[in-house]
Parts: sequence; C-alpha cells; structure tokens
Amino acid sequence: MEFSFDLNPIFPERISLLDHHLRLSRKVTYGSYRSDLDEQLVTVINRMGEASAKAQLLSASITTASRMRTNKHKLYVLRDSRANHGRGVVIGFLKVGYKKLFVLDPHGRQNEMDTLCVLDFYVHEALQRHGHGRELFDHMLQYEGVEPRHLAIDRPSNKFLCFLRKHYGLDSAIPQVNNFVVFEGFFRQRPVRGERMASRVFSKKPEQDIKPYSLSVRNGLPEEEKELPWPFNQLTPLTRSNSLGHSPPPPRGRAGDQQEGGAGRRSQGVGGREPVPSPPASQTAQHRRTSSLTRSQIPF
Ligand SMILES: CC(=O)SCCNC(=O)CCNC(=O)[C@H](O)C(C)(C)COP(=O)(O)OP(=O)(O)OC[C@H]1O[C@@H](n2cnc3c(N)ncnc32)[C@H](O)[C@@H]1OP(=O)(O)O
Repeated sequence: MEFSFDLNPIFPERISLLDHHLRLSRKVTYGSYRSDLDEQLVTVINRMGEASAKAQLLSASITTASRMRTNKHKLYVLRDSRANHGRGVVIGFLKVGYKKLFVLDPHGRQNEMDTLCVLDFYVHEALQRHGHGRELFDHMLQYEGVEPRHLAIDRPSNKFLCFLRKHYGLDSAIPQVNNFVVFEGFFRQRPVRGERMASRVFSKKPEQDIKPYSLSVRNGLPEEEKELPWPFNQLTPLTRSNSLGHSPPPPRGRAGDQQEGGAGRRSQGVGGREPVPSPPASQTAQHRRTSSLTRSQIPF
C-alpha cells in the first residue's frame, strides 16, 4: 500500500507496534514519536482499515484511527522501507486486543475470560501468500508471549482459517455461541495473567453480549438475519468451500475476493466477513435453528 509521503519516519521498524494512543511501542522502536506525523499516521491506519474491510466484504472498517483510540487495541504494522522509491509501503497489519468473553469449553461449560483476541488481519492483495502474514503473526505471538491456541479469533475469514491451519496446526474448533472462534487446546496450560475463569452452565445467559466487530458493522442486514449469531446464521444450503490448508484454484475475479478459491463461496451480505466453509446442505437444513453445535457440525 503506497502513500504520497514517506512512511519510514512513521514506522521506523519493519514491524512497528502502535498502542491505542497511536503511539509507537518503545519496545520495538528506537526513535521517539514525532507529533507532526500524526495526520499521516491517521491516514495510513484508515486506508489500511478500508483495504481490510474491502478484502473481507465488510460494510465498514473495523480498524480506524478513531476506533483505535477508543479501544485498548494494539496494531502491528509491517512495512517495506525501500519500496515506492524509498518512501516505503505498508505490507499489512494485525490488530489484537484483550476482551472479556464467555467461552465454551469442550464440555459446553461457559467460562468468563479476559483473553487476547485477533480482531483484524490484512496483507495487501499483491503480497499475500509470500509469508508476510506469518511474519506479522509470529512477531505478535512473540511480543505478546502467547501461543496460537490461546487466542480467540473474531470471526475468521476462510483465508485466515487456512492460514491458522497451515502455520499453527489449528483446525479443530470448540463450538461457541458468539462469533469468536477458539481451537482445541485453548483451555490447556494458559498463562496466568489475572485471568478470570468462572465456570458456568452453558444454559445461563451471559450478563452482556460480547459483540465482535463483524456484527457491529452489519448495518444493512434484515432483522431475521441478525437473529442468530455466527456460525448459526451461516447454516444455509451452501456448497462446502475448499478444505482448509490447501491452496485454492486460480482466482475467479470476484470483487473484493480476488484471491479466494471462488468455487462454492458466497458473499455473506452487507457487513459480514467473507464466509467460512459451511457444512453440506443436508446438514445445514437440518440444523439451521439448533441452539448448539456438536464438534462434527462446526462449519470448518
Ligand atoms: C479476525 C480476522 O481478521 S479475519 C480476516 C482475515 N483477513 C482477511 O481475510 C483479509 C484477506 N486476507 C489476507 O489479508 C491474508 O490472506 C492473510 C492475512 C489472511 C494471510 O496473510 P498471507 O501473507 O497471505 O499469509 P502467509 O503468506 O504467511 O501464509 C499463506 C497461507 O495463508 C493461507 N492463505 C492465504 N491466502 C489464501 C487464499 N487466497 N486462499 C486460501 N488460503 C489462503 C493459506 O494457508 C496459505 O498457504 P498456501 O499458500 O500454502 O495455501
């Protein structure tokens, strides 16, 4: 992603980390922050957010400078300093943050947890599948001191699911009733960081709904589509997408989804992330309105 100004003073490192004040982390930078770069930084964040939203077929950006300021999220930005005649280009970004979630364990018990969540992740279309996503993700894991299985993912796209499976062997999700995805091993050997884990019975409703961005930007959906949380609202007769971890067939040129496998994919409608693979139609019709999913029914 190119800009008319020099990116190198804004992002002095190959991977720079911004906090919710849009300040660079001292741990990953050598220089100090320059206030005159504020405006350019806002421009970059907003452009990156727009590109990510477009790639995920979202109706609005979930990463903007103003959202960054109102949420305690962190933004890892990967740039190439030499490209664009030395002005640099942004290759991609990864946004994470702690959220209080109600997470179901494999026995269906509900646990209230403050957990690190992956909230937005984007690599420029022209640079995907070159290892940049892995570089960003590994950097974040190391900096945050977490293992991939201990993360909660806000409604991962199909590409992201493939990525997680390929690089980190995450392919077996524990069914949830919110839009976050956690994988097997999520509850095992978690680092102690003041995390609250209050076991509750599955049937008890959380005190508050935890809404991922992906829901909050769903402006245009009719009410009936808002009723059910993901993945239940995915359970319409669809063709299953490519199996995870395999390279897809060549691009089919669908707007906003240029690098996807194409076959069997559908737009989720205004505001949704790109769809994840879904169960065969026979299963989906049968389980469209069920209140819980067994492991074999999780749609990937
Ligand atoms: C919580 C969320 O943020 S969900 C939204 C995630 N973001 C998106 O979907 C936006 C569009 N996609 C992207 O920006 C990128 O594809 C990312 C961020 C998911 C991955 O970044 P990349 O730089 O492509 O990843 P990297 O090169 O390290 O790894 C490649 C692997 O990722 C997965 N992947 C990347 N692109 C695709 C694709 N078009 N189709 C299927 N799998 C893909 C595959 O497992 C791939 O391995 P393979 O080529 O051997 O099949």
